[in-house]
Amino acid sequence: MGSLDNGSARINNQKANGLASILAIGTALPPICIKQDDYPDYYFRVTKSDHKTQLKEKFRRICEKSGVTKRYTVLTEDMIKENENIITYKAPSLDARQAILHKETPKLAIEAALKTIQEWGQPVSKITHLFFCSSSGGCYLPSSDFQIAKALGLEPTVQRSMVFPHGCYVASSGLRLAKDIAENNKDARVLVVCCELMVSSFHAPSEDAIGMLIGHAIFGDGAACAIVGADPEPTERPIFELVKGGQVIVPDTEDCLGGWVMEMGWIYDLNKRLLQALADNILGALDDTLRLTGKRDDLNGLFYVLHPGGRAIIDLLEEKLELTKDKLESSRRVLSNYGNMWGPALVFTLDEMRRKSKEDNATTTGGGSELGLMMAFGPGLTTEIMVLRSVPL
Ligand SMILES: CC(=O)CC(=O)SCCNC(=O)CCNC(=O)[C@H](O)C(C)(C)COP(=O)(O)OP(=O)(O)OC[C@H]1O[C@@H](n2cnc3c(N)ncnc32)[C@H](O)[C@@H]1OP(=O)(O)O
Repeated sequence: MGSLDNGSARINNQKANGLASILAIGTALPPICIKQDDYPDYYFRVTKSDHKTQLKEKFRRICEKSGVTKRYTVLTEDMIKENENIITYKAPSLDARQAILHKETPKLAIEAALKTIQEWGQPVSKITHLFFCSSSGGCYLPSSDFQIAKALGLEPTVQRSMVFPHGCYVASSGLRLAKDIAENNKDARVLVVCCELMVSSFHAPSEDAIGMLIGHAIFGDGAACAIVGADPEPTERPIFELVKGGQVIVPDTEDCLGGWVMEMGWIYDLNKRLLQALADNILGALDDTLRLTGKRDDLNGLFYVLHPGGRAIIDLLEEKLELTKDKLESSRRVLSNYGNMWGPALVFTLDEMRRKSKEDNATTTGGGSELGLMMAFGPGLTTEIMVLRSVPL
């Protein structure tokens, strides 16, 4: 049996002097890539649903308007053949799905975490906390966080927590909690790991579940991580400072978006009312945060990291906030290249924002703006909003 050092000795209970920042980002994708143009044929073929011609045409129409051009998946046709209940609508298939998730979730998450640690460039022993943020990949004990900590060689005293299962805003919750930990514990370094695999909710198309048909048109697999800490060492390179984060629940909107784990796997409903609820409430939800930025009358003076929930959601935010076309480009690119990966999609968008800023020779990681808003939406309806400060490039 290995010996334990005293973890509390490594964590200084003094508060940090400054605000927390994201110090590194890393992403990972599964090997199978499917182009959106091919997806209706692929999806109806592998689910043995080609006879549902009208539904397939509807699915094709949705795919064409989705803003997605490709997405990645761990689910192979062999996995489906070995577990036919996965594609038999309403058949019990939770065991088969869980077996795949148990193996594939840590694998992809570890790949993203290793890239993040490599970019950070510090010894893994400096990681004091690990947050695993997921809706699909944590339903076993010990959970994915344990497997990730073990594979990365984190200290046995690393403080592990699960942020589970918040749907699409889970990464934002994880980053907000990491900020609180980092600012309240000098020298804390929090590894935030997000991973979602849609094998949890991959079903044959059904006329009774059009909300899930929408999900199949836009959702994809991915993993993304960030390291969060305050008072950076000279060898650490902050990417975005996390200025202030919070959550707002939009009252009486819980029927717009929901999910349940059943014997048939995860099912969910994406109701059309979601868009109207966001349209009616987004400005109110943002009001306090915008006041804090001092940019209430100059919304194009901010940069935006918006969870790419769907093409219509990005369009809606652009219209409601009266943003110029370039402002939500990072979200559109992530949606286009990978689909909506739930939690990881937000971290991919942070990564895309800094990548594009460098490519454009912008003066900051926020495309030239100093302050920005990170926004994610999910069941509740819950809105997670964080003010970010970019760093000079
Ligand atoms: C998981 C989480 O926690 C958080 C999340 O991010 S959840 C995901 C949130 N995203 C969404 O809900 C998707 C948002 N919607 C969109 O992006 C777009 O509406 C879309 C790409 C789905 C379709 O594009 P559009 O411009 O609205 O096209 P539109 O022609 O109106 O709709 C296409 C078809 O889909 C149907 N449709 C669209 N949204 C629907 C919905 N939510 N429920 C049922 N049907 C829907 C329309 O009725 C239409 O059907 P017909 O072609 O048979 O008439």
